Amino acid sequence: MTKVIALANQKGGVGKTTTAVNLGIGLATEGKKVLLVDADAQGNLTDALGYREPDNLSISLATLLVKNMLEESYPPQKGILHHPEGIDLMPGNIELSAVEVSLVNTMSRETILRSYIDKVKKDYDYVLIDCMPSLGMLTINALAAADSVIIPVQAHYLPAKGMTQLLQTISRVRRQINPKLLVDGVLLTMVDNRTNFAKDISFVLRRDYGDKLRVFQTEIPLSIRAAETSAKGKSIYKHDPNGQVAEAYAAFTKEVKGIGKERRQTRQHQADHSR
Ligand SMILES: Nc1ncnc2c1ncn2[C@@H]1O[C@H](COP(=O)(O)OP(=O)(O)OP(=O)(O)O)[C@@H](O)[C@H]1O
Repeated sequence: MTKVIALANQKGGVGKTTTAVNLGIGLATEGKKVLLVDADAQGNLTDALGYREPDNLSISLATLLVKNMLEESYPPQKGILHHPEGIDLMPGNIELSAVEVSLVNTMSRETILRSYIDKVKKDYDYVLIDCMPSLGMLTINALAAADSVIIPVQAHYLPAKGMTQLLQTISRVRRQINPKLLVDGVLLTMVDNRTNFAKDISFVLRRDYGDKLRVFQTEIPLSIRAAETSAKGKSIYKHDPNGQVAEAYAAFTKEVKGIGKERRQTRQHQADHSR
């Protein structure tokens, strides 16, 4: 069964795109079929995978969302790009801004992205959606389309206020649109292990949210090698295979893969006990 995961945080620059690339390619390396969906009008994911000038692409997510709004049919593979590192990409670009505005007057405005993903997901084990740094209509669409959310948090500041807002939005989407939406967990990114500050943030996050949410064991270290990957258009596994960030994203990939198994075991356990 396909798992659809949204990478969401309304704060910009926290590592959503970098995580989408390296989790996606990490899962593909483990033999999974993966589609990355760039649902950010900045097109950073598309650019980070080496497709320069996303705004010049003739077909992008915006094209297909408009087709869904107009109920026009199209082949499911339309516009999907095949990256040399083994993942597929539905690119995104500036046209998503216009789509976000027109969604406001569209019927089923929260579920247009879901209708696109429902058309394509049967070919994949995982669909990862890289969200906008906002809680606008496209992020709501991503949460409505997803089975679960991963929240990357930059370990440079205390994320308390932003986290509360995001968790409230997730709860609202769960109540009103997508009752099965789960939070897989919070991923600490850009952790500078040389400072006590990063350790404090990790501690506070685990203390304040650890009983409600999984805070992934893996923390992604701060590294210039990671910052370089988007300019290179490749994953950290290719750019710096023996570095700490490649090791961390590989470990994080295993944690994410383990969640499905854990949930299946819990359900089995509950079923056994209710007999
Ligand atoms: N582990 C890391 N160490 C150092 N720099 C990093 C690391 N991860 C990401 N970066 C850099 O930090 C910047 C922000 O990362 P990224 O684009 O992944 O965040 P984002 O949350 O997707 O941003 P936006 O909200 O703008 O889409 C980028 O320049 C990226 O290359």
